[in-house]
Amino acid sequence: MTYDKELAAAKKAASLAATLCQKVQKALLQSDVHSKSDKSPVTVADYGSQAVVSFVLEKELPTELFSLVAEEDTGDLRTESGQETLQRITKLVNDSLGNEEVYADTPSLSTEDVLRAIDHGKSEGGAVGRHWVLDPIDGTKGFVRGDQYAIALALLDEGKVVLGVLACPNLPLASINQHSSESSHDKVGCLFFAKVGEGTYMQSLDGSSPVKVHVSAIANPEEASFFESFEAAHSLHDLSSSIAKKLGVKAPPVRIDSQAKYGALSRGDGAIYLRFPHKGYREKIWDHAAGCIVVTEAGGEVTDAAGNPLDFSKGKYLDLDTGIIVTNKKLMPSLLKAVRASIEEKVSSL
Ligand SMILES: Nc1ncnc2c1ncn2[C@@H]1O[C@H](COP(=O)(O)OS(=O)(=O)O)[C@@H](OP(=O)(O)O)[C@H]1O
Ligand SMILES: [Mg+2]
Ligand SMILES: [Mg+2]
Ligand SMILES: [Mg+2]
Repeated sequence: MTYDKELAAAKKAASLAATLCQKVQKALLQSDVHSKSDKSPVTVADYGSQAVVSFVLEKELPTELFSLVAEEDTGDLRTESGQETLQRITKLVNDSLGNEEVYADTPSLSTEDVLRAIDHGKSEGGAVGRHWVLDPIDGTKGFVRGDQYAIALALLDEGKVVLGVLACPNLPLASINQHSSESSHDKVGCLFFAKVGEGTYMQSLDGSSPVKVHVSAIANPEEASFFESFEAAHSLHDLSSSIAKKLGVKAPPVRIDSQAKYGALSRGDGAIYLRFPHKGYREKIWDHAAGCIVVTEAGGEVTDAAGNPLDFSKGKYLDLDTGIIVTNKKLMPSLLKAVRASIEEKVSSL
């Protein structure tokens, strides 16, 4: 099973969605940001990106049963006050698809078509059959700030991630490690993609040829640097810093938004990603599925704080122990030890 046509469709869908998001980020107005019931922000680009990916996947893979587990839903867009937003999303989606030669003859989508495309993302996923997993904009807070964000798309087959695509429109093509110069950050826009057993590749979003990428080979933690969430509300920064100290990491943390962290790690920009949400937060599969295969196919490992691999077969949520840690195979044993020790210290100090 090679998943060739699925990967081609996923790359196309994520690239088109990235173009839509770039356009909106450039012209971002405060009125484009709405608050969902959980108080997290959502923009016309989150909805537009989800509609584009859903539409393209269905169009490109017409013979397959289409199941999509995605972050956004149409609840707010079906209300009276959501009508203007819905019109704007519909125009954005039609503009993006209309710019593509292959869809130029497709009739314009109506607001109803757009609602239907977004609502396709209602699947619950699970261990049986194939399910696409989509975060139409991961790192919406970064997107709104003008910083990093990602369009993250993965395919599950019988509960396992078999392919993943990460479009990171603001990520420099050159390394963002501590030794890189600001000027090497001029060219931005990366597309990472991985298929099970076949490695991870990166190309520019405007279509250069792909290059194979590998995680950092660093074995000495003193030389390692680590990534964590930009938003302190999303991960316990003090716990990461205690782990890094125990491990002997010298460099300060690199805080960037979204699964761009997984992309950067897959090409060795940093060696470790630590994520420890506040108590009670449940991780969603769309926040990790694409990033996870991009890193593992580049030679890295992704586990929970107990060292177990992530299980994407349980539906929308990941059922895991305490947090997510990502690094290369050489550093993982000592990282896990430092994680356990820091968690124990934290518990005994409570
Ligand atoms: N409280 C809390 N704890 C942990 N994680 C949370 C929390 N709230 C939200 N989220 C999810 O974090 C996603 C953003 O990813 P990051 O944390 O890597 O980036 S960032 O630092 O927030 O910018 C973000 O994804 P998007 O909603 O797609 O932006 C959320 O799914
Ligand atoms: Mg969100
Ligand atoms: Mg997300
Ligand atoms: Mg999102």
